[in-house]
Amino acid sequence: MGKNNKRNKKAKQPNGPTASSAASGAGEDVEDQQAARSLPSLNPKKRNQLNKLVEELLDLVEKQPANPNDEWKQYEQLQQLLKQIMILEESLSQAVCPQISDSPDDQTRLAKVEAFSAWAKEGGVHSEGLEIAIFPGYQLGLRATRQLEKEELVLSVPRKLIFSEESDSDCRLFGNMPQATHLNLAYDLVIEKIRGEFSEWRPYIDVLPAKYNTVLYFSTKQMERLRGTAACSLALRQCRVIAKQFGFLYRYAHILTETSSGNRSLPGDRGLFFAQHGLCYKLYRWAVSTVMTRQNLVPSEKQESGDSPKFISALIPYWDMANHRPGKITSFYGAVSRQLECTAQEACAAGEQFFIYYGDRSNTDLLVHNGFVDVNNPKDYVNIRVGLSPTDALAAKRASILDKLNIRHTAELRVLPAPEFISKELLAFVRVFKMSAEQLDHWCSDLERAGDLLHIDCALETDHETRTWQFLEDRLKLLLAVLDKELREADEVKELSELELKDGGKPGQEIELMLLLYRRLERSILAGALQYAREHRKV
Ligand SMILES: C[S@@+](CC[C@H](N)C(=O)[O-])C[C@H]1O[C@@H](n2cnc3c(N)ncnc32)[C@H](O)[C@@H]1O
Repeated sequence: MGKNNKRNKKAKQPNGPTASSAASGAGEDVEDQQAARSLPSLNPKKRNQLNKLVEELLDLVEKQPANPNDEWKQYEQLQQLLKQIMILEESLSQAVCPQISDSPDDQTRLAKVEAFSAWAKEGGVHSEGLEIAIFPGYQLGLRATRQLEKEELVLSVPRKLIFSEESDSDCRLFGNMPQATHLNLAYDLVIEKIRGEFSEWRPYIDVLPAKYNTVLYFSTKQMERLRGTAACSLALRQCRVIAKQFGFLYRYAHILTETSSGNRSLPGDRGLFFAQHGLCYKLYRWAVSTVMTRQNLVPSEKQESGDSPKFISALIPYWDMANHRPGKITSFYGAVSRQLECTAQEACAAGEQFFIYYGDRSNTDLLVHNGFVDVNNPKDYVNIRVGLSPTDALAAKRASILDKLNIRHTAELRVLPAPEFISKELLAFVRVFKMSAEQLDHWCSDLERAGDLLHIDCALETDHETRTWQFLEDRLKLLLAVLDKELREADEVKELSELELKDGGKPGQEIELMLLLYRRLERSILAGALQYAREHRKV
C-alpha cells in the first residue's frame, strides 16, 4: 500500500518545509510529469477544432430558452456539439477513462474490491460486519457478514480517508464560493483520475462505476421519454449546466491560459497542468456524476472558530457503497472522533443487503440527481407549475393573500400520492387563483384568516370550491394528456413488462427501465389526484 503509506508519512511530518518534504515534493513533481506524459496529446488541428466547438457550446448554453420547445431544441443542438467534441477527444478519453465500455462493469469493479478493502482498512475504516458484493439492479452494495442489530455502529470512515476539497489538494478553481464545494470536489476528482496510478486515491477510484445512469449519459432518444414529465426541464437544465461548467473549465485550460509546467509552489498550477493534459468531456461527465450520486456533506475543518458551521461536499469511501432504502438517516459525522459514523437503521440478517436512507427525495429528484428511482418511495411527489397572470387585474390582491401564506406568485407546488393527493399549498394557491373580486375583498379584509385556505375543509362558497376543483381536474387531465403524447399508457405498460421479463432488466437497458418506471410512478400520482379532484368537484 505504497501510496497510503505516503499519506501516513506525510501526516507525521512536522509543519513547515523540511529537507524530506522538499525531497518528496520533487518526487511528486516527477510523478506529475510521468502521469502527464502517459497521456496522448491531441494534434494542433484537432485542438483548434475543439476550441471552436467549445466556444460554440458556450454561446449555445448562454441562451436562456423561452419555452419547453426551445429548451428541447437547445438540448438537441447541445447533444450534437457534445458528440462532435467526444469524437475529437476519443484518444484522450480512452486513456483517462479506460474502463468505459458498453458492458456492465460490476465484475470489473468487484475484482478491485479486495485491494480497495485492504486500502480502506489500512486507512482506518471499520466495517467488520460488512462486505462489498454485487446486487442485481443496484450494481455494487454492502452485504452483512453477520447479524447486525438495529442502531449498532456498523461502519466508520476517518477524516483522512474522506475525499473533499480539504484533502491536501492545491487544485482550487472555483475559489471560496460556498455554493461551489461540489464543483471543487468534481474538479479534484478529475485531477486524481488523470493522475491515474500516481494518485493516492487510486484504490478508491478503481472501484467507482465506470459510467452512470445520470441524465448526462442519456441519449437523445432516452431523454425523449421524459418529455411531458415533471423531470424533463430539470434534466435538460442539468445537462446545460454541466456542459457550461465543462466549457468554462476547457476554456480556462486551453484557450485563456498559458501552458502550465505544474509548478507546485504556484497555487492552482498543478490542477491547471493536469487539466491541460487530461481534461475531456467524458471525464468531466464521469466526475460530476460520481459526485452527484455519491456525495455527502461534512463540516469544513478550515474555518475560523466562531463562524457558523460551513459544510463541504465529500466522497466517503466504503460508506458510499451503501444503497438506499426508505427509513431514517443514520449516518453522522462525529466532530470529536473526526469520522463518519453509520449505524444500522434496522436489524439486518447475515447475507442480506445493508441499506442506508439517503433522505427525503422525490423520484424526480432521484432520477435527475441520483440516476435511479425508488418504486416504494413514501416521500414521492410531482411538482406542477402554477403562477398568477400578469394581465390579471386582480393579481395584486391575490398576491397579498399568497404572501401571507408564504407561497410564491409563480411556484412549483406538489401533487402527492394517496391519501393526500393535493398538497395544502397547491390547494390554497388554486383557491386564491379562482377567487372572484368579492371573495378577494372578503379575504383581503382579514388576512389573518388566510391560513384557513390551507385546510381541505375550509368553509368556502360552493361555486368557488367547484371552480377550484374544476381547475385542478383540468390541469391534471392536461398533464396526463401530455404524458400520453410521448408514450401512451398501454404502450408504457407493455414496454415495461417486456423489459422486466428479462430478469430485472436486460444489461445495458437500465436507463430504459428506469425511465419507464419513472413515467408509471408520475402517471400514478397524477391519475390518483385527478380521481380525487373529480370526487371533490362533485361534492
Ligand atoms: C452511493 S452509490 C451506492 C453504491 C452503488 N450501487 C455502486 O455500485 O457503487 C448510489 C448509487 O447506487 C444506486 N442505488 C442506490 N440505491 C438504489 C436503489 N434503491 N435502487 C436502485 N439503485 C440504487 C444508484 O445507481 C445510485 O446512484
